[in-house]
Parts: sequence; structure tokens; C-alpha cells
Amino acid sequence: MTSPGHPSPGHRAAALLWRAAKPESRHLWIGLAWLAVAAGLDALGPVLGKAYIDRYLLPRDPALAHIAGLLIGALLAGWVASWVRYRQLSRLAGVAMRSVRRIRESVYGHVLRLPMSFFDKAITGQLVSRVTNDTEAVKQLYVQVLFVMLDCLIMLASLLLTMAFLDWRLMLIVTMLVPAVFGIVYLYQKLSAPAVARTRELRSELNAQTAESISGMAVLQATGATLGYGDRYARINSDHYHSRLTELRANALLLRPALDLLNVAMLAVVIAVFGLRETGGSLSAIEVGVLYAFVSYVGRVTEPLIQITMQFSQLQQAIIAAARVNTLLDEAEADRPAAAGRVTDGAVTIDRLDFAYNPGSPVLRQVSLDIRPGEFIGIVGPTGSGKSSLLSLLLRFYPVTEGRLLIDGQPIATLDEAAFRDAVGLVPQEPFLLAASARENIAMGRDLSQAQIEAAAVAAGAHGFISRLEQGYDTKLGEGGARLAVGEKQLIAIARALAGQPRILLLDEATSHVDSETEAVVQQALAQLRGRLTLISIAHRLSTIRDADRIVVLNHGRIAELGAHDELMRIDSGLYRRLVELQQLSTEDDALSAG
Ligand SMILES: Nc1ncnc2c1ncn2[C@@H]1O[C@H](COP(=O)(O)OP(=O)(O)OP(=O)(O)O)[C@@H](O)[C@H]1O
Repeated sequence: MTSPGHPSPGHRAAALLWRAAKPESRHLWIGLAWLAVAAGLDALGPVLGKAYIDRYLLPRDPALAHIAGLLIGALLAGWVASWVRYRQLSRLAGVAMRSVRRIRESVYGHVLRLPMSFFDKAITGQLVSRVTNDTEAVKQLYVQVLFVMLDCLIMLASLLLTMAFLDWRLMLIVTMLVPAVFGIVYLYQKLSAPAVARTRELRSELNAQTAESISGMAVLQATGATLGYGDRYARINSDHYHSRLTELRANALLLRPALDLLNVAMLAVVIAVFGLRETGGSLSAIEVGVLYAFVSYVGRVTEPLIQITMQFSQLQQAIIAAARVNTLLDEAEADRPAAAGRVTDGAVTIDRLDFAYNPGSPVLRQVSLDIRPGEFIGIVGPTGSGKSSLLSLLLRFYPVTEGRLLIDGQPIATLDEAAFRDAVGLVPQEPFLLAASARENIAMGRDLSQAQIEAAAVAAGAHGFISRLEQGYDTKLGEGGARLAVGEKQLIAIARALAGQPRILLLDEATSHVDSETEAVVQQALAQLRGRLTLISIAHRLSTIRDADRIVVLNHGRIAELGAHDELMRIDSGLYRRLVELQQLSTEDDALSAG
């Protein structure tokens, strides 16, 4: 049972299909109406055959002109039916393809608008599979529902109507086929549904593991986890094989063979009933024609029924996929109320700010801080003290739990999205580079002129090395910027952040991975920016924020110390001083071991 709050996969899939096809409902109805016409024309064939037997064959009436008329009529009906069906199925194919295109675009667009909290829990492989594989399965669903199912149902209805017209009692006997076929399908579903669901689940697990191990290959190889991963993959793969085998066995047993047998049985029943009814006397001419028509209809009735049932195995998978796509689409998007606030100077006010990812486990507590426009603020603290979380709040990745976070006096939630993203730049810890040119990596899809891109690169200290690349700004940087040194990647990331002409620049340990020489280059680039925009920089390597106007020392989510480097160093047994001393010790150790 599914509660009203949790619609079944079937309902969710149907809702998705209908939503995507709705803009073309006119095409849909016209197509279905014409398919009904084609089915009617198809059903005409045996009626004409019956007329031929009854009127000309049995009475041995050689009325050639009439016979030719019937023959041409039958041929014409068949030909027109095929033509109409072809045209309408093409029309419906268009509806299906355009609907799937719409679904795929809306799924990807939706994923782009999901809040960052969603990605904390999302598994990349599964999400990728949802956007690509599952939408492909939805296409299959359209093809099955629109072409096979609806076409066959229309054909079935028209055949039954024609049979009722010829002999309603025989039609009732043939109708018994329908529950028998559905009985077989029900049995088939019962046997195979768990296997179908399990197969899909296992396949998505295989995908997820492949994606995970490829992205973490260095760690896998370094820790010798490859063997274990290989074994685990083989286990899942073997489960997948067995589950698919169960599915295929049910398929092989119940679908085609059982239904073919049913067809033969039904023919026997129709002929037997016919024979019994006529035991009193010889068959009249009229009944021979009807018998011919019925024998021909029984074959035609079972075909659409078989077609419908054959689709069921794929239909189940497609319904599950469509339901999953719909569930993803139901996932709440990031809350972006229409807001018109603009960032002007880059002043930040943090007022008794509390934040928790999960209720009851606060990560930031009662943080208060006023940052002036153009100020350079360093943020330091032991691991897990909440530095990145504070940055995430400044980036509006998560809503504030309690307290206030203002930019230029306006609550951060009331700022216009596009203006906010332009005004607040981020240089992340891991520079995320696209497999694209240097220019594209700086522009990131924004409409920027070459002059703006170059100005940003100059300001970031990246112009020099980009110009030396063989094709300058058009040089492809390889996957993840593979052809650049780590420091160069970081400079591109800074150029990218500056290209939006931000008022506030957030740096998340921007120099933690670079050597001292590159750090000096990055530091120089940042020094140039000093005073021109508000700089908020998280640092593990404390030398990078030594010159900051003020340094915030976070500890367990609270501001433990606040002040310039010299002030903080004067605090006896202060946390900052301890962190600096520890780092000096480790640098001396490094120097000693290097010497
Ligand atoms: N997305 C998340 N969901 C739930 N908890 C999180 C999430 N991100 C961080 N945390 C938790 O919040 C706390 C603060 O983490 P945060 O990353 O802000 O610390 P940090 O000072 O930046 O640490 P580091 O220097 O190691 O990066 C930690 O206890 C961490 O486990």
C-alpha cells in the first residue's frame, strides 16, 4: 500500500510522462484518433473476406467484377491503414523525443539549482546515472506506452467491436483471452518484479563503484585497496548476473511460450464451440464466413496482447527509472526568493551567528564580526573548527540557522542571485578546472570580453604563463587542467574569481598545495588586490595571512581570538601563538631534514 503522501512508482512515472508531453497534447490526441481510424481499417479485412466467402465462394457465384471490388477494397484498406499508422507513429515518435529532451533538460537544470546540502549526501555515480541512463529509460517508456501499448489497445478495441458486430457470443468467448493473458502477465510480474528492481539496484551500485574508484584511484592504489575493490565489484557483478538470470527465466517461461499456447487453445475453443453449435445440421453459408473471420481475428487479437505483455519487462524498469527521475525533480531547489539587493562596498556584518548542518549539532556558535570594505581578514583554527562552514555561509550555500549575516547592511538572503555571484568571488582549495581553454576557464560561461579576461589574468598574476602557452588563451588545459602546474591552476582560479569584478573575495586555503615559490607569486597577486576589495582568507599556512588586517581564530565554532598578528602573538599561551609556534617547529624540522 502506498500512502497518499508517497505516490507509487507508477503514479510518479505517469505524472512525469504527462507533464513532459502536455505541451503537445494536441499532437497526442490527433495521433491517437488517427490510430483508431487505422485500427478500424485493419479490422475491415476479415469482414471483406467473410463477404467474399458468403456471397461468392460458397454460392459459387463467379461475379468477377464484385470479387475484384472486394479484393481491391481489402488491399486499399490494408494499405491506407499501414500508411496512416506509419504517419501517426512518426508523429508520436516526435512527441516522445521532444518530451524526453524536455525531461533531460529539466533534470539537468534542476540539479544545477539544488542546494549544496543536497550534494553533501548525493553519490556522484548515481546522480550521473539519473540524468543520463534514467532519462534514456524514460524515452523507452514513451516508446512503449505510446507506440506499442496505445496502438495495441486501440487495435484490440476495434477488433472486439467488429467481432461483436459479427457474432457477439463468439466474441465473448474470444474475450476470455484477455483475462487469461493478464493472468499470465500478473504471474510474470510477481515472479520477476523483485528481480527487476534488484538488477537495477545492482547495476547502479556497479556504476557508482566504478565512478568512485576511478576518481579515487591514487588512494586505492596507494593503500592497496584495489584487490578488495576488485573482489567487491566481482561480488556485485555476480549478484547482478543471478538476478538478471531470474528475470530472464520468468521471461522465457511465461511470456512468449505461454501466450502462444493460449492462442492455439483459443483457436481450438472457437472451432469446437462453432462445431458443437452446428451439430444439428450442416454449416450454413453465413456461418462459414463468420468462422473464417473469427479464426483470422483470434490470431490478430493475441498479437497485440502478446505485444503488450512483452513490453512489461522493460516497462517495469522504465517505470522505476521514471519514478526516480520524478523523485529527483521533486527534490526542493535552493531557496532563491526574488530579491533585488545589491552588493555595493563589500562590508560584512556577522551578528551572533549560529549554524548547524544537522539540528542539534552546532558547527558555529555566536560568531560576531564586523568586516570593513577593503579589509583583509585571515581565518585560522584547528581542523573542524568551522572555517569552511563560515565560508559556505558567506557563499549562501546554506541558510543561516540563527543570528544575522549581512552584506552592506542587507541580509544575505535578500541579495539578487546574479549580482551576488558577481560580487562574491571564491578561490577554492582545489582549483576546479574544466577540460577547456584558459579563456573558457576564466570566463566560466560568463559574457566577458577578451580585455576583461586579460585584465583578470593580469591582476591574478596568470597573464605571463598563459601568454607563454602555445596558443595563449586558446590553449586547451586538459582534463582538470592537467597540463598546468598546481600553482598555475590556482592562479587561473584566482583570475576566474576576479573576472566577475567581485567586491568580496573568499579564499579557501588557496595556497595550501603550492610550493613556497608559487606561494610567493600568489601572495604577490593578492597583495596587489589589497584594499581594492574585501579579502577573507582561510589559511592553514599561517604565513599567508600574517599581514592580514585582522585574524579570526576559530575554535570549536566560536571566535577564540581576534586581532592583528602582533596582537595575537602577545597573548600568553594563546591559541594563535601556539599554532604559529607549532608551524615554525615543523618548518624547522623540514629545513633540517632537507639539509
Ligand atoms: N556538509 C557537512 N555536513 C555535515 N557536517 C559537516 C559538513 N561539513 C562540515 N561538517 C562538520 O562541521 C564541522 C566544521 O567543519 P569545517 O569544514 O567547517 O571545519 P574547518 O575548520 O574548515 O576544518 P578543516 O580545516 O579541516 O577544513 C566539522 O565537525 C565537520 O565534520
